[in-house]
Amino acid sequence: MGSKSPEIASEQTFFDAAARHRARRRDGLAEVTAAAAHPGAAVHLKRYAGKAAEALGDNDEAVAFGRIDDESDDVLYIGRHVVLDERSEVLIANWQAPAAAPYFEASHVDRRGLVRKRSYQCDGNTIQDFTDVLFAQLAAAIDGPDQRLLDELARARTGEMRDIVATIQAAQFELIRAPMEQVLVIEGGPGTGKTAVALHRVSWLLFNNPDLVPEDVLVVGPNPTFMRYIGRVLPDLGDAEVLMRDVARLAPGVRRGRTEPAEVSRLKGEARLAGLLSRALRNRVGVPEPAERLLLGGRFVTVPGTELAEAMAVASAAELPYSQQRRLFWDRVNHLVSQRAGVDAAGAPAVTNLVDRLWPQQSAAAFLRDLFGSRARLSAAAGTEFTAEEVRQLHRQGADRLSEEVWSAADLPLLDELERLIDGPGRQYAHVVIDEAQDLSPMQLRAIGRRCAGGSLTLVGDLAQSTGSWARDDWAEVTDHLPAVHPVVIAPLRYGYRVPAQAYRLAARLLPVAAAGVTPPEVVRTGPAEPGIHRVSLTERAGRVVALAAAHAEKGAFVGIVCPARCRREVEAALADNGVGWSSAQRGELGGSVNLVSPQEAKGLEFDAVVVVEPEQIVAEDDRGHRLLYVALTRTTAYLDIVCVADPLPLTVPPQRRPPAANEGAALFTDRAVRRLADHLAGQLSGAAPRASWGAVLDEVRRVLDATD
Ligand SMILES: Nc1ncnc2c1ncn2[C@@H]1O[C@H](COP(=O)(O)OP(=O)(O)OP(=O)(O)O)[C@@H](O)[C@H]1O
Repeated sequence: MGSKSPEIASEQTFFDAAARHRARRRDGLAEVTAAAAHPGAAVHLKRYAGKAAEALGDNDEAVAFGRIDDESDDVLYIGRHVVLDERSEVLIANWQAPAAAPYFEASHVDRRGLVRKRSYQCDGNTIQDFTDVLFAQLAAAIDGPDQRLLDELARARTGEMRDIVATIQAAQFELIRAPMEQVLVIEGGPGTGKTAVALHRVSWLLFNNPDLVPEDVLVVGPNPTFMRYIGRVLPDLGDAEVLMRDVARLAPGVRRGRTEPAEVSRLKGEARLAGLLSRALRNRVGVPEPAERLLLGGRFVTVPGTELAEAMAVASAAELPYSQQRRLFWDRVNHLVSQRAGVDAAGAPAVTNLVDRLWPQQSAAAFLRDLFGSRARLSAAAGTEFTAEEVRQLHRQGADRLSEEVWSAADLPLLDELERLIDGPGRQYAHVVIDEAQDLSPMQLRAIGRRCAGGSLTLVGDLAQSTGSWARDDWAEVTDHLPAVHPVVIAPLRYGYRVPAQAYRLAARLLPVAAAGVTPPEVVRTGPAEPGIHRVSLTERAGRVVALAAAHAEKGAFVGIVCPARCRREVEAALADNGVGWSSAQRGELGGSVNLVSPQEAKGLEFDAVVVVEPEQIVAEDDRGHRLLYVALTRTTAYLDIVCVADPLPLTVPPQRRPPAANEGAALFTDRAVRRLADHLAGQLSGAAPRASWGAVLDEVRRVLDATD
């Protein structure tokens, strides 16, 4: 670095000067608030100053991360935030500015008019070193990852994702700046930067589309833990106002936590349910008596049923939500009654009662509880589109009080659908990002899609990681349920940045059985060690998991234990016995040095060191269990350990998941039968023993069954 010293010193002078301008601007913003003429103005100015200060970035942040020199020797410094001098000339351009684009786009194939691209390594605003790419000398070079990127990828992780502005790669930048008017599906293997790209895309679109404001953008992810993990990226890029929601939080606020058999939640996720709900709501509109008698001002007025029926038909034909059609009907009834009574009937209790009876007011939750609670209503709305068995599956006893009704995850999009049917579209957004989109049910996709006013969407996902009731093999199965305003463009990301080669080699062996058609990413880096495979006895298993996790944590690593449900209790007990503190993704936490996550919760997350517990059990946990294991094995940025009694890398399909051979069908105990029996046994267990003893009972059952074998 010695020969670079004079250059670093001169660059530092520029960095210091820019930092002074930034600080001066910040001070100026503080004075703006003080200058307010009255308290009301002060509130507005304070808000303005707060936003403007956010757009300046932190005082201890480097003013720039890179610079580009073009063929005319013009130099442009690029940072996370723009820095202006006292004449408002740009000293440092922000990364989203069009002038900064060549920094990300230039390669040896197309150098975009640049002669040099410089990246700085800084500690705060102090330059430690820089790396130059001199394009003229790069003629024959390969466009591989540069040192700056590799250093960045090797840094230790925490429970929060960071921005990648300084090291965005050309292929990623292309997607970040892709036009808004499309349904852009960013697909790619684990750790290819899909989530990072989608978030930076939001920031880029906001900067480059003056009509788009942060409040017009919605980012939807799979669960609260994931949302917390990605939650800092946009605020750090200066876009704190973008709404970030896990998919369940889109639904109305109701009591959650009902569990139900997988086949029921799968059924509730189907798009057919939208039709059923719509018909059920329509069926709530009654039929008038041949002559309706109303007591008005002490005398009876009779309105013929045919006139009311006609008023209903007119209101029903209006392309309006239920409650507005009801309002229309009410107006017409007022008119009809007023005409006959010769007085203004508006607001008369008799009219209100008639309207309430014929066109009852509805709330989504009360309506759905009553619908599920009535086989007759379900059957009427089901028509010929559902079998009697499906109606039976939907039917359930509702709680006496609505506030006591507990709703399942699959109920939530149905409540959301009903709210829209009843009250019309709610808040809409100009651009919507859906992360981990490959797993969402059609009803969940509808809930997100109707929030997307103009159909401009960015989807993020990987079919090889698609699991659960809605495991997909084709993106059309997802995009078919979203607004079809713009064309769908599927854009792959090719390079794997997270997972080191040694760990990925192992995980990739699952692909032929997990997702045969999927192309694996090209991994850009090697890790510090080969995966550790630890075969243990059943009694040793949990202890070994905890010992490995604790050893990584002691060295300062951010550790994830990816544990199937069946082993969770024993691992929790071993963590407690060994005095190892841990955070649980189940409780929405992440950020302790040791974190316990299920394979499903692990999606999208990453850790310095990952300990995967009993792969065979992970495979058994899902119809696409090999994909779940693939997810588990690809969460590491450095170290991977597998602790198992059985096969560390089961490559065959477990017997219960095998499709039946021709002569085997009748005898096979199907998945559905397995789930039904499990539900039955779970019901028995929960009724017979306190929760704290369930684990012990199940262990004992396993022991007895093993002995029977
Ligand atoms: N250009 C880049 N510069 C620095 N880090 C990067 C870059 N691209 C990706 N990364 C890092 O690689 C890791 C994986 O990124 P990300 O989580 O976005 O990948 P993903 O494709 O969404 O993964 P998964 O499929 O597992 O959800 C993150 O730590 C991210 O910061």
